[in-house]
Amino acid sequence: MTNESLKIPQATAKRLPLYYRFLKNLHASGKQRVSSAELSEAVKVDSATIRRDFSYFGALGKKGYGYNVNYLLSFFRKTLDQDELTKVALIGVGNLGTAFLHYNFLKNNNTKIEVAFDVDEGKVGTFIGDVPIYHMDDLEKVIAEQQIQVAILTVPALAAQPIADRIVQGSVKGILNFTPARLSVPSSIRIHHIDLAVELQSLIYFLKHYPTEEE
Ligand SMILES: NC(=O)c1ccc[n+]([C@@H]2O[C@H](COP(=O)([O-])OP(=O)(O)OC[C@H]3O[C@@H](n4cnc5c(N)ncnc54)[C@H](O)[C@@H]3O)[C@@H](O)[C@H]2O)c1
Repeated sequence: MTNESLKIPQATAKRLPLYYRFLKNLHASGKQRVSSAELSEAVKVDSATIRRDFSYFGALGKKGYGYNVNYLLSFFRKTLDQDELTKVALIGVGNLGTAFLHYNFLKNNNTKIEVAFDVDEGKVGTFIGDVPIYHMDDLEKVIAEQQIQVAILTVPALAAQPIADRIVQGSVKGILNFTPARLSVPSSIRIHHIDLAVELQSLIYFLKHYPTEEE
């Protein structure tokens, strides 16, 4: 989904959505330029990293002037393919899945959950917001019809691998896996794993070993 001609390191690419969201808010409030120190404070990334990241974007901050917000925004929009809608499917409409469906991703960028799937007959055939919930029997058919590119997995861990095996046969190129299951997928598929326990442990580790400046 990123422009392949631009060679941006993965760690930098991961910070792009963070920068993008902040700069959009800045732009909306009428600001034309921003310093790496201001950005650093807002997105909690040190300013040396920000300067290095931005040099990959061809944005060179001027001393006493900072970065041009419009230039950065148009760069991010192109790089993140914001002008093109990425179609997302959510699989598993339980506690977590339902929360995601209620959250409107379009507020932040052009990503939309178009369809959802579950095995629970009580949920199949209903809608959450404007998102229809289909039965898993229709998974391949609906994914192909809608040309879904990304799937979010919020099913019980044991159900995850068989579902991954099914979706990688079609148009899906990326999986956001919220289940604790480690999934194997073909190398052509990108998989990001979000484990809240690991994130929490990492936060606690940083709190212990890298106390914030105020302390
Ligand atoms: N709830 C949380 O805070 C949380 C946090 C981190 C990770 N997780 C992980 O996310 C996943 C979902 O958690 P939850 O709390 O929403 O669970 P849940 O039990 O509330 O929801 C699971 C949903 O998946 C559906 N389902 C079951 N088997 C399926 C299948 N084969 N195909 C399609 N749908 C199927 C169920 O009908 C249900 O609607 C779990 O793997 C859990 O470990 C949850």
